[in-house]
Amino acid sequence: MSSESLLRDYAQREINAFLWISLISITVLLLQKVIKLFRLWNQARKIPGPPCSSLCGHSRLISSQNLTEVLAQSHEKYGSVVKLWLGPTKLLVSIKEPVIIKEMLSKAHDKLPLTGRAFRLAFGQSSLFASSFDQVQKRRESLATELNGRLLERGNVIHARVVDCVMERICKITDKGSIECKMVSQHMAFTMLGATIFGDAFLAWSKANVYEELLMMIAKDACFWASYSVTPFWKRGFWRYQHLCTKLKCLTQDIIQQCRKNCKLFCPVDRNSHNETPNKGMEAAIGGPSCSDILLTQEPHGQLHAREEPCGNIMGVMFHGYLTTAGLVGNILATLATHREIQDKIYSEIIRARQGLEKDNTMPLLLATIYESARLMPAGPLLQRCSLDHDLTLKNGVTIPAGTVLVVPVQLVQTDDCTWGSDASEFNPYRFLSKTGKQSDQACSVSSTGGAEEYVDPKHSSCVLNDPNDNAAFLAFGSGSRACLGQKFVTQGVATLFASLLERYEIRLQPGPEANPKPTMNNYVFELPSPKMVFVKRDT
Ligand code: HEM
Repeated sequence: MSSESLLRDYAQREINAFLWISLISITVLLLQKVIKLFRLWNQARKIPGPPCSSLCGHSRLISSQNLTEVLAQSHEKYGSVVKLWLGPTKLLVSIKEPVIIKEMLSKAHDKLPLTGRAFRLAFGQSSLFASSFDQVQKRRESLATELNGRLLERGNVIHARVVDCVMERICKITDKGSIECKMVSQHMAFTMLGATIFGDAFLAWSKANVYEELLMMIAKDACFWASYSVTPFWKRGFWRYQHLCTKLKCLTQDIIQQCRKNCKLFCPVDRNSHNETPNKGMEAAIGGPSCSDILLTQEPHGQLHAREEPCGNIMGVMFHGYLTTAGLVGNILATLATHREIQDKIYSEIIRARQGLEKDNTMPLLLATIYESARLMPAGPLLQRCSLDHDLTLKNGVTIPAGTVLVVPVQLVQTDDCTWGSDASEFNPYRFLSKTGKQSDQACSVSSTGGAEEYVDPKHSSCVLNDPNDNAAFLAFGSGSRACLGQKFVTQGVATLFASLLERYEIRLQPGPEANPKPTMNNYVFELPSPKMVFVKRDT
């Protein structure tokens, strides 16, 4: 046999071996997928839910009706844990029982890939808002320390200059008559967040308006472009969207530079003495160090992760914080304007606090109003998680198979009569208050089910705020390992801003057809349609 035919024979054997190996690997892979699918079907059989007659599952039902409506009907019929099929391989499980929700949210650490993709596409690779918990854990810890530690320790979370800046703008606008509620709420949220992240440099930054507009424009399209499983490079609209994101990134770099310049100007570091601690007096004067550096660097080494976009975290926090805070502030403004009696009581509470008559200067009714607004109109209709790698066995015996999309219909849970009482869908901030003193075990207004029983005027009886998170059905800021990091900071900050606003102005709705607004969804955030408001200057 010639060496040529020997070689040919050898090559043929090699090719055959390669083909056999490929065939076996593909068959094993397919078999694994089929077994996984059968396991999913088998486990899903044990979870109650509406019958499914087509291969598309319940997707048609969901697209023709609002998902929250479909879930409300399914929970009513099938109990607190229900399944829906989004396709032959995609299972969605919704949970409505607060105790099981808490358990699920603390056990399932990952979020849906769509959330991570939306943030990545807009702001680049980042270590916050990614779907995998492992990717965000470290950064969550450092941001939590900054937001809930140093910022809250400073007492007044929002520096007086931020309040003045917001008030100045409101004064200017109100001089012209009525103003759209949305405009005030967006401005309040944006200024508060910007000054917290970038420090006082933000208040004098000339490009702040453009930054705010860009955030709004990106918010409109973020989920649409993230819904493509393959990035749609061929679409012109996508490049326009990317252009907006690049502009936002340039502006973020600009404000970071301004922020650092400001810091050098006011907090000179004494290099000669190798003393790296900034001048404490000056630091306090400019509102302390900003948290942009915490978001820019990876602690403890002060290094960015190799693939991390330097401004990604900052843009992500500005984006999420701005949209959610603006929604909350808008809802509080509209609620106070329609509940004038509550507004009057909060006003007397503020005056008492200013005179030092309120214990610890806390304003429980104001804080309770913030929580009640967040309860009635949460930032989004669903909390979502997924357990990609392993099954999740809950205490009630239900096993949720790996790969399932887990959702919590927040609005249903937060307005459920069984947990919140018969007035669950009404505005009643007293449900978050309890009496102090001798009757400390007696709630101001909350019955054992959480509903209102007895109204107590904070003018005559001092109330304390209950921790809303003690109630497993309060999920406005999520819960568990991926819960919102901004909860404490945002409630304290919004309270400070509202205390200054209500001290100087009375908030009224401009009389007209919008006098009784109903909530709608906007940019995936629940909010009341923006009514026109009038800020009436108080005599004092
Ligand atoms: C009214 C204002 C806000 C509301 C209603 C809100 C609500 C939420 C909700 C519902 C989640 C998801 C929680 C879960 O899935 O369990 C979340 C996540 C988060 N929030 Fe907020 N948020 C607000 C403001 C802020 C602010 C001001 C910051 C930071 C300065 C912030 C930082 C975060 C972060 C970092 C996460 C993501 C956690 C993760 O994915 O690991 N939030 N927020």
